[in-house]
Amino acid sequence: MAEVLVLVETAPDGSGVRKTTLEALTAARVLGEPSAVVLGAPGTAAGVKDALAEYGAAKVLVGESDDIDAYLVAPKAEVLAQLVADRSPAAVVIPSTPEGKEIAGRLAIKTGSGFLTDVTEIAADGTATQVAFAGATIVHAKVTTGTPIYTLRGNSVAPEAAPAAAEEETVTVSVSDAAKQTRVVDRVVEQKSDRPDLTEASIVVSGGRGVASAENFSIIEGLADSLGAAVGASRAAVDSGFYPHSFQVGQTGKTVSPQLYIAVGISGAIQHRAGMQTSKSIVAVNKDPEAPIFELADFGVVGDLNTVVPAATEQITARK
Ligand SMILES: Cc1cc2nc3c(=O)[nH]c(=O)nc-3n(C[C@H](O)[C@H](O)[C@H](O)COP(=O)(O)OP(=O)(O)OC[C@H]3O[C@@H](n4cnc5c(N)ncnc54)[C@H](O)[C@@H]3O)c2cc1C
Repeated sequence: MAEVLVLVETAPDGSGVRKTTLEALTAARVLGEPSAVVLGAPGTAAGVKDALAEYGAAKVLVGESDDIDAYLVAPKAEVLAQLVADRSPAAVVIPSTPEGKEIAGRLAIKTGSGFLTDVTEIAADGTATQVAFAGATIVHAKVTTGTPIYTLRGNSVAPEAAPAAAEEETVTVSVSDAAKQTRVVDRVVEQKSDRPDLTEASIVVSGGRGVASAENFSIIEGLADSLGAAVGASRAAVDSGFYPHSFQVGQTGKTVSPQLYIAVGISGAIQHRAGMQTSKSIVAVNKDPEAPIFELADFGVVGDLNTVVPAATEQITARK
């Protein structure tokens, strides 16, 4: 069976493989047998093998070196290019994170290959689906040159377990001077809150401009905590300084696809929808019955969020 290289993304706090990798392994399986590629500082692969085995990695190719960790993406692209040259895989699948996209672009140049970014689905014949113009256009495209390289958009493929051997192979890492152009001088891992990661949570409660202030976001956090949910925000809320940018959902923020998305005081602009419209169930709370978010919502509450949300939080907490 053809080999498909899948670049593994691990959590910066050392908590293991990120969900984006499990999604990439799942998507890659239609093209062949996935080989998970773990690149990082010595010790990166420790503790990730079980998850990779559970989600279908026939092999785990481990390339560990201080040189990979000390520089930004160029060494990873270089090692991957070497693997492509040595192993002639059927394809390379990389999570569509900012780092993943940069690695994929560099890899495409190094290997003279075509590259499709932000794909949401890969078919067995290699055709990829891409969502363009904030969801208004669906594009199907295929790589015609070299080894197809795909970056897979987060939350577009549900990770499915498919136990495999995860046979470990060591990859020789030799990083050229050309790949040592941008050295990391410091890394600060942000303190994780007790709430689930926004892109991985099964419930997300997001607040918009209607929340009206940073202090009032405690209403959104209260509802989120009663449900064990992550907190998100619209761009208007972020631009107004109500909540940090890292929580923005939408075209220029994060893409989420939870089981339940609760949009509070959010009008439902197309750029916001682009980041949440694939949520399984959508609930909207808005005082304006004409708000466009209601066209998308499965359940809508027309009312003042300052009354509706605390009442809902109280009810949920009382039933626990
Ligand atoms: C290139 C580009 C990229 C963008 N990217 C993003 C993106 O990634 N994410 C994003 O979200 N937006 C993005 N935007 C901005 C987007 O167009 C909207 O401006 C933004 O989503 C609006 O945010 P909002 O719904 O919170 O605010 P508004 O549109 O102002 O809506 C606020 C809503 O709150 C309701 N409301 C007010 N008070 C209450 C109350 N007390 N109780 C209940 N409801 C109340 C109002 O009825 C209204 O519907 C982008 C725009 C551009 C041009």
